[in-house]
Amino acid sequence: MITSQQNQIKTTISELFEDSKYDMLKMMKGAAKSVFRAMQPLDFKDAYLSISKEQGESLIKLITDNKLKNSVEFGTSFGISTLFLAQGVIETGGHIITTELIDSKAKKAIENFERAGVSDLIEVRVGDAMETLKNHDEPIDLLLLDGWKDLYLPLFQMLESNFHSNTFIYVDNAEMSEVKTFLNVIRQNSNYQLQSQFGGKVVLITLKTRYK
Ligand SMILES: C[S@@+](CC[C@H](N)C(=O)[O-])C[C@H]1O[C@@H](n2cnc3c(N)ncnc32)[C@H](O)[C@@H]1O
Repeated sequence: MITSQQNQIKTTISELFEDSKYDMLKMMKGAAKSVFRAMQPLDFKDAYLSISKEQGESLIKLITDNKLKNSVEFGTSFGISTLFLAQGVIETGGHIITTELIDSKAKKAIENFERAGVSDLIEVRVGDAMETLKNHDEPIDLLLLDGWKDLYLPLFQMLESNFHSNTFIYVDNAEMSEVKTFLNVIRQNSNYQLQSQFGGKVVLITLKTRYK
């Protein structure tokens, strides 16, 4: 049963990666709009901006190796990363809350989750993550930060009370300047340790008092 579900998810992920092959062009168009003003999420409403297949596979391994269940994702886009998370939590009996600002992206992601047969594992919250995750009060085993970079720090601080000794915070785009600023703040906090992955694109934050 799980194998056929996994195959359905894998097929959907492959189709989405295939569809994302024009992302570079869409990103350039989005970036062109922001020459005279700050970049906005809507400038990239048609772009996937997804994590890589290798990152997705390492996320599945992180979830299954550490038996992570409760996952929260900031930045759904069209759902590629969420589907990798689903491949992990399907094995651990977990679930995912994911949040996306742009309605049309969230709608498409929901369709993709239906197509992959994993809607029952995923709750999609549409809107600004600072609002949609505001009253979150369940333990978080895995937090994936992959939305707009200026929100990493306030979101981390807002959700911090839900972290526990076995929580992982997966930070994508760690090489970007705003993310570096966020990571410098976390680095100064003696509760956390940071591990760089994928040549610095990703940083994994864990608590120093980890349960072994
Ligand atoms: C890098 S993409 C996410 C890619 C996705 N995680 C994947 O790998 O398939 C970032 C997404 O965050 C969304 N976003 C930006 N600001 C947001 C906010 N304040 N709340 C929720 N989502 C936001 C953007 O619209 C965009 O779709």
